[in-house]
Amino acid sequence: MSNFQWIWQYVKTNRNKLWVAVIFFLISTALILINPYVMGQIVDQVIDGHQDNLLIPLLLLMIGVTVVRTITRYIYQLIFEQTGQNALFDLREDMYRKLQELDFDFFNHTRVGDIMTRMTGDTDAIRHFISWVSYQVLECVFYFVVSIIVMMTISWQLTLALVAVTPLIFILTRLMAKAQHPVFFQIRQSFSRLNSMVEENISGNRVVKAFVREDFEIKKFNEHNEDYKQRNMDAANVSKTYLPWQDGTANSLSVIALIFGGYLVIKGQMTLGDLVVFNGYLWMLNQPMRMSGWLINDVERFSASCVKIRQMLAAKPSIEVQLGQKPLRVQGKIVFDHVSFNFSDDPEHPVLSDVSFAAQAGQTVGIIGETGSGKTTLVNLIGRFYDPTSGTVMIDDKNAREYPIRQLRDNIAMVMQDVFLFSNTISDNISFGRPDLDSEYVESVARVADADNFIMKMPNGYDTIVGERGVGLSGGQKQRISLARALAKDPSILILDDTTSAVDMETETKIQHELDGLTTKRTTFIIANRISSVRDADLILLLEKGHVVESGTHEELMAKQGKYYEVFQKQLGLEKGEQVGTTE
Ligand SMILES: Nc1ncnc2c1ncn2[C@@H]1O[C@H](COP(=O)(O)OP(=O)(O)OP(=O)(O)O)[C@@H](O)[C@H]1O
Repeated sequence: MSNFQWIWQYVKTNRNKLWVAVIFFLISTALILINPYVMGQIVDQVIDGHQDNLLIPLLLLMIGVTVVRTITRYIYQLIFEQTGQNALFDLREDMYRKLQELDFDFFNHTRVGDIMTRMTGDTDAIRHFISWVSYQVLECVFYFVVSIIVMMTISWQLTLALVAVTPLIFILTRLMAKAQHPVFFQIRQSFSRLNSMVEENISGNRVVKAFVREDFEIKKFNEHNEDYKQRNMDAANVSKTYLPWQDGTANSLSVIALIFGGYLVIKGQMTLGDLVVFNGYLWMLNQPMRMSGWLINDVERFSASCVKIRQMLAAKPSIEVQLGQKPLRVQGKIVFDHVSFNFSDDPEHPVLSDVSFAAQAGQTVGIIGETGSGKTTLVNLIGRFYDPTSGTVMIDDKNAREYPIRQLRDNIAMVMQDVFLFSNTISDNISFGRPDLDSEYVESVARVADADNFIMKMPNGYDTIVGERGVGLSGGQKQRISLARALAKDPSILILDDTTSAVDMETETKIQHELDGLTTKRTTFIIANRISSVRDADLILLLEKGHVVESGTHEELMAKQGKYYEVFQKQLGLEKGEQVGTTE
């Protein structure tokens, strides 16, 4: 499907309006033909024929035509603008829906700046095409065809002399389009890189300042900025090569009309009035020739943007998302049966290898292991953020792959390692998964997460607005709000990924105590570095490079005196050391 056919899908819902626009367009364009003719009449009848009484009516006619034409033109321009905005509204909605549908895999490989460029600059290039370029093209084609027909009726010799020049314009336009095509793609890519750079700089502004890397960032930005400028200069250079020729050729029409037309008048093959009428129509032939170069630029910009947006809309999540499924409550029995996994972009390195374990509904599973050992990846398989490369994840004795994703995820709440809070009130953040919750419930889960105390001390309590990414809160406070948000969902499966890493031991113990009162109803996965966080779990998995090297309860693992025992001894030593350090 060509880009034009594709965009028509969004435009066609406005086709009735477009018909109205076309009618006004035809009226407006037909009116253009009148004034040059009236001018000819003034020359022939009033000036040459001395019929002075005709002057005022003819002038009034010209004014009337100009007013009606201005109004009709305004109306169809407005309709085109509305059509562009409506089409853009639907397109943006489709793109946003697609973003919600796409999975971790897509976001792992796509820069935020690139997505933002598609959502803003690219969509605007498309709006510009629908709202402006489309009727400009229509006008140009119409002017060109109509002017030739009308001119032919006045003087076919002079018309042919002018038309002889037009192939040159088409050749120049074609050459320019060919040269501009890759340049506009490069501009588009460069703009996307620039956007990504700015987005990263803003998100990471604290890191930049902490490491005093402002100068480096400015230098990096300038490189991207320079590249963007250069690409635009490349486009300008292409235009510079062709546009003067196009302009010159268009201008030559007036010279030909004057010289050859004058000759025809002298020879008596044309009246002076006819030459005036002819000149009046000349701009209609001239205009498309002058505009073609600029319109080509806009069409190329439109094409480059269409390609990027269509790529995004065509992207498929690796795991299919079915919409409109009825809610389903799972019990939370989880079995991993010889599960292995690798990321699609790194098939050589398995992140999980032959992982097997079983957790009954309501049990707590602790996962510990070195950084990068695969802990987060393992829990991500439960919510089907990825599917195993081999083996099976069973949930309530059914293959997780058989659950529609959204139905399954409705049962799962995750407290992720990298806490993200929305720039909204604390209360809205906590009830994000269940917007219907009343404030009492929100406060009760905040108490379990030991967040109530500090929230109440904030200027507006639960109505305090927190910044994007929870700016204005400490790491531990963000973790506790995020834990309250997960608990508020009342999930069958609760996943806590390093949830208490930023809180002190005392708070952690308090939270665990509160959680113990709740975990009876839900299967809980606790990923932690501190053994103290998982020692009460029904099952503890020790991961090493994607393998479960030891599993069992704390007591069983201690009795084994294996790796878990070693880690425990190390941590115990550290804690003792810390305590000595603090008492000293
Ligand atoms: N999107 C990805 N693409 C490719 N490899 C990845 C991706 N995400 C993680 N990995 C790799 O998978 C391995 C396991 O990562 P994972 O985040 O599961 O570890 P982890 O045990 O949770 O680590 P940590 O304790 O630091 O959070 C790491 O080696 C990591 O480099």
